[in-house]
Amino acid sequence: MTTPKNTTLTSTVPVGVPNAPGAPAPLVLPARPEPVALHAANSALIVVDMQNAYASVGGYVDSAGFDISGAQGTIANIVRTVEAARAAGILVIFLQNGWDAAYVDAGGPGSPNWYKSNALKTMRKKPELAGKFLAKGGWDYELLDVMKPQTGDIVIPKTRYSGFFNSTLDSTLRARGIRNLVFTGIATNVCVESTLRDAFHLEYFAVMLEDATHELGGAAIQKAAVYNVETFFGWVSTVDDFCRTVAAPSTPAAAMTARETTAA
Ligand SMILES: C/C(=C/NC(N)=O)C(=O)O
Repeated sequence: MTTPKNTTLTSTVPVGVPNAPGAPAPLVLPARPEPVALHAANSALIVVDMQNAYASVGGYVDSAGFDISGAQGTIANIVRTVEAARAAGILVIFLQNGWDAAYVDAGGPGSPNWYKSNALKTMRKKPELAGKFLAKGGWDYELLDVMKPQTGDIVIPKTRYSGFFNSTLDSTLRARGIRNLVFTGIATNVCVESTLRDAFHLEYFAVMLEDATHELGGAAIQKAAVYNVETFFGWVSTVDDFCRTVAAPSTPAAAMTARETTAA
């Protein structure tokens, strides 16, 4: 088997939704493989599953044996990103993963989720943990204290890895004319990547902030997820670039570049 070369081509020419005639200049977010042109009004920040289950010691993934020691830096970076988005008027959406307390939503033995969910498997293996992980009403399910939604933010519950599956995410975005999604959260290679892939198929422009995501499985897994996003499904940027871009007033030059690019 041959190992594919990294064929990602980088460009300085922005891509994105064509700017409407007379619309103000878009913001231009530095990203790989190309910068992305966006407006605050047609963009949303998606914060994936920043719950005790995924980011706190004693939560589900920690208890199941995954290494979350690197999550603290990711949490701080997401908090900074959320504050920058709110200040810029960008909609913040928190996804929250889990099931009802009786685990009906999780699916029984007829569902692949029954076999693949490490939360369900861990609870079956250790009966003393039964009912503890990802159950609505419990600590594990709750968003982190530093991630509490504020007025104007939206929280969308979900029951599988992709935030688009059996949820109100797509209709919530479409009703607001949102076309650009900026992704943060845990885990890069599971719920972030699953949701981002679905975003691509639903015609959203998806940017992942690589330093505002954390993997389950190690550094090579993070690298692979970043490669997949950059090469196949969207764009990759950083927290610094996002915060700088959304804080900056847009310029006519940026608008012109974006218009020329998207018309080409
Ligand atoms: C493994 C896992 C990942 N969730 C996520 N938020 O990426 C799970 O939910 O079991």
